[in-house]
Amino acid sequence: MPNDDIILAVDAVHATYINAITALHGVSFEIRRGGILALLGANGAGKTTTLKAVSNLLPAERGQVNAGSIRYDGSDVSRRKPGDLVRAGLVQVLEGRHCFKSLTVEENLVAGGIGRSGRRAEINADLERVYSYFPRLREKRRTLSGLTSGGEQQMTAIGRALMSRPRLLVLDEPSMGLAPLIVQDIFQTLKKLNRETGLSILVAEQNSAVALRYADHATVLENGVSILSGAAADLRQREDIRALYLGQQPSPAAKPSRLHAVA
Ligand SMILES: Nc1ncnc2c1ncn2[C@@H]1O[C@H](COP(=O)(O)OP(=O)(O)OP(=O)(O)O)[C@@H](O)[C@H]1O
Repeated sequence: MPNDDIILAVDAVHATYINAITALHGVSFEIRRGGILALLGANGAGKTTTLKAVSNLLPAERGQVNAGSIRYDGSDVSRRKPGDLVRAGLVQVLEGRHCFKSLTVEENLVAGGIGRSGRRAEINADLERVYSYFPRLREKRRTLSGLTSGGEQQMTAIGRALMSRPRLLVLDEPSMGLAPLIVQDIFQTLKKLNRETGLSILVAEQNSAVALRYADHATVLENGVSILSGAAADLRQREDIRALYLGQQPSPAAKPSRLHAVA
């Protein structure tokens, strides 16, 4: 029985590449409408594969979901083309920012709007909305993206995704390679969008400290398996999590084995 309150339900997903390499073997989590879920885990834990599975992008990389199910807004994503999912509001900001470097910031943003086949007046209204959330992009609107900073390119990539009017925004490591103040700025803006517009967010991050500060819930992946899910505030308090994922030393009383007990 689908639960209307859940925008994304990932249930016991297994995924492989080229029918040989197992990347996921048991990933489950749910995102409530209007929620922010952080997907945490080390390099190679399966975060990117999970996000690609959610947008049905694995076949383009000779990958596939072999078992389990992913439902966006109640419908099975494996039956929908990635473009259909974007039109339905499931929009992804891929790892690595992916701006068109020889286009201006504004041209990059407009390219996102065209994907939605919007009219010019609508596109202008959407541009204004993006600039109101990222004032820095307004200042740089006539600058070639290739000449902007890493942080501005990440904002442009997020802004372009916003031009498609997402209901669930999926981000892969938005903090990667950026200075802490810029990362904070980007996460604060995402949180503001979430609060003011009800945008649901799924964000994969190796930077667990910052992700747990802004997310409502988090799921931890280890070697392709979701080993733990919970409220971000609770996970932030747990010494074993802090030791394993936030780079802090546990007190002698904190036993990492508790991690699996709650999974
Ligand atoms: N295109 C691919 N072809 C084959 N194997 C892949 C491919 N992409 C990822 N993998 C493998 O799948 C597993 C999960 O990788 P994935 O990129 O999903 O992890 P991740 O948590 O996102 O790590 P990272 O932070 O490095 O992106 C790894 O073992 C990886 O080598």
